[in-house]
Amino acid sequence: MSVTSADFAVSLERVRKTYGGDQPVVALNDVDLRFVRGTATAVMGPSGSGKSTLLHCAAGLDRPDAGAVRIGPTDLATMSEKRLTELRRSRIGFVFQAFNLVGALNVEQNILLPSRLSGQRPDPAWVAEVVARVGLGERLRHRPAQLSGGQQQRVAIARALVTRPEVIFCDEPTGALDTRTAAEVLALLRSVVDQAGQTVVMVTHDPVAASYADRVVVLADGRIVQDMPQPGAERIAEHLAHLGSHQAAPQSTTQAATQAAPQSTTQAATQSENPYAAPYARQPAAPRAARPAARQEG
Ligand SMILES: Nc1ncnc2c1ncn2[C@@H]1O[C@H](COP(=O)(O)OP(=O)(O)OP(=O)(O)O)[C@@H](O)[C@H]1O
Repeated sequence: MSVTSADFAVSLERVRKTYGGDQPVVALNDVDLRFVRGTATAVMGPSGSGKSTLLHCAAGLDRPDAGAVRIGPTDLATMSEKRLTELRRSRIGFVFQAFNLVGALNVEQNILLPSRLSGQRPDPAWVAEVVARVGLGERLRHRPAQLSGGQQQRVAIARALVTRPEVIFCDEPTGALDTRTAAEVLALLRSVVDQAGQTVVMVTHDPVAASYADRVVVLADGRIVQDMPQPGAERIAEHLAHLGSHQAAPQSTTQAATQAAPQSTTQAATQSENPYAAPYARQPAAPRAARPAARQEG
C-alpha cells in the first residue's frame, strides 16, 4: 500500500537553518524528512549534528530560514506566532529530559495544564484512561518533588497525551533516568504508538532507546546520513561508530552503563521547577548524565 501525504504527521521539505554570527553554522542543511502517522522515529547523531534544531523546527518552536514544515497539512510558515502557540498546545505534545513539570502543581493539575492553557475542557473519560495508562492513579495529589524520576516522566507523557496531539516530540526522554526506569518509559512510549496510534519523534543519543522506534534517522553536519527501518541497538551503535572518528563519538551502551549514576529524584525535582511554558522557548542543552544500558535483545 502506498503512503500518501495524508499519512504524514509531520513533513520537512528542504529545511535549512543557519545560526548567524561571524562564523555562521548551518545546523540543518536542506533536510527532507517525513514522519508517518502511528509510528515512532528516533533521531540520532553526534553532538552538534542538528538533532535539537530539527526537533525545534519540526515542532514549531523555531522557524527555519528556508523550506517548509507541516504538521498534517498545516504549513507552519504561514502562521502567526499566536496561531503557532495555539497549534503547539492543541496538536503537539512535548516530553523533555528534564520533565518540565510545574513544581507547585500536583500530578493531576500538571496533566491538565495544556488543556487549561488552550481553554479546553478535556473529556474526563479520556483523562482517566491516560492516567491509568501511565499508572499514576494513586499519585494524582502528589507534587512532582514527591515522585521518582520515572514517575515524573510518566506525568510528562500523560500531560503530552491529554490533548490527543497528532505528534509527540521527545528530547532525550530517558536521559535522566536509570536503565530500568528508562525501559519502562520507552515501553510506555511504544504503547502510545501501538495502542493509541500516536506519532512519536524522539531525539536520543542512546542506541537502546532508539531500538524501540520503528525507524532511526541519523544526522551528521545538518544532513541525514542514515535512514534505517528497525535496525536494532547493535546496528545503530555500529552506524554511529562509523560516523567518523573526527566527530565526537557517541557513547556505547556498555560505556554508558558504567558511567555516571542516574540523577537523583532531588535533582530531577529541582529541574522540574521549570514552568510548562518552558517548552515554548528554546531550551539550553540539558545535561546528559546517564544513559540506559543495553537491553537484552531476543
Ligand atoms: N542558538 C544557537 N546559536 C548559534 N549556534 C547554535 C545555536 N543552537 C545550535 N547551534 C549550533 O547548531 C549546530 C546544531 O546544534 P543542535 O543543538 O541542533 O545539535 P544537536 O545534535 O542537538 O547537539 P547535542 O546532541 O549536543 O544536543 C551546532 O553546531 C550548534 O553549535
